[in-house]
Amino acid sequence: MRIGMLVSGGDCPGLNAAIRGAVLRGVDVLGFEMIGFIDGWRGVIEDNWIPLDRRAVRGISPLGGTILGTSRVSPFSDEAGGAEGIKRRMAELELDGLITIGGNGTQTVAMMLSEAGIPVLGLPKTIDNDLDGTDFTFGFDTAVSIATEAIDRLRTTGESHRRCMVLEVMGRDAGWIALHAGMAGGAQVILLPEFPESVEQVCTWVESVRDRGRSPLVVVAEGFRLEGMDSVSTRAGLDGFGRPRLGGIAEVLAPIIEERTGIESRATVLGHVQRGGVPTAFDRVLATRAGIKAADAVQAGEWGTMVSLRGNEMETVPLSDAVDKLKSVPESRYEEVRLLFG
Ligand SMILES: Nc1ncnc2c1ncn2[C@@H]1O[C@H](COP(=O)(O)OP(=O)(O)OP(=O)(O)O)[C@@H](O)[C@H]1O
Ligand SMILES: O=P(O)(O)OC[C@H]1O[C@](O)(CO)[C@@H](O)[C@@H]1O
Ligand SMILES: [Mg+2]
Repeated sequence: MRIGMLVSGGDCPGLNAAIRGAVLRGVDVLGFEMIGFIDGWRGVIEDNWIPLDRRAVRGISPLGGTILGTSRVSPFSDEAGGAEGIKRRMAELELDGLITIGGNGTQTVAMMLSEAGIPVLGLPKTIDNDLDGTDFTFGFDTAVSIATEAIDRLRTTGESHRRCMVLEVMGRDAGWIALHAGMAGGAQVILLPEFPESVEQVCTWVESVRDRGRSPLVVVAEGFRLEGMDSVSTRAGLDGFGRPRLGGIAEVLAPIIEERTGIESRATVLGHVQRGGVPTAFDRVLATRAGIKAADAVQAGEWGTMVSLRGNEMETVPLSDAVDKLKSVPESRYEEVRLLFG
């Protein structure tokens, strides 16, 4: 069996552990030949790849990023030629199948290619944890740890100056990082893309914290909108898929809070710090197991599926289960923590 592997979408901690897991199981145990495309679908288009064997993946589990690189290039661009173009490249390289490592967008593409008759297997990753069909994705635990440390640090400087500190974390459509880091760090207000709040409500919470003699800590996901805002805050430019780059909501909120409450406020945007660096032990284990499971699923011919964590078990689910809808923060999880705000 000859298998190609690629990473698509944003990088995240744990990618290298997943690549290593798939290669050790696939090449050493199951006898596959494996190659890794450089920079996602761009590597397929440009015929740019490296052989993957035990030597290529030596010692990479603790490394952040991905040895293969990644991009948001689509296989459906004119240059790539869609499913037919991918089939041609696979035939040239004598590939029996592909493992696509990525989030919701990547697995949507995997499903489209699978429906076009290409043997594809999905391996889930994303710091946002918004991919359905799996309990957790690797990268999320590391991002939450980094965001929690940021909250702990902002709290001491905020308390010293009696300020309101507003921390913006990633989360385009789902607020999992904000929710978990905010709970771990004891933030007094947590604002998620799924649940708009009014400016009056946010300021009421902030004032109640100040009235108790504490300095308010607000965590906000980049995709959050205040009630009445037409759209989310964006920065100049588009991402590799032509979507607006999100970000800036903390810088919108901090001056509004300061003006309305009289509490001096500061905004911090954590940005890509939460996507880089070494993965936590939890993410390394999850990623390694996901890689191993991907190789086993390939061996079993489970094309059109995605590796999934269910409870403590690695399973596979149809790709459609993963991409039909986004895994948003459910209302029950938000209500549970919202009662503690202020
Ligand atoms: N519906 C779609 N049709 C065609 N191409 C798509 C579609 N959705 C995603 N893609 C392609 O797949 C790429 C990866 O998707 P996306 O950028 O959303 O990353 P992801 O895999 O969801 O990871 P993350 O969002 O966690 O960074 C996109 O940049 C785009 O090129
Ligand atoms: O700067 P980039 O690579 O476009 O990625 C930003 C996006 O990536 C994500 O972290 C997902 O990986 C989103 O939360 C965020 O909007
Ligand atoms: Mg995505």
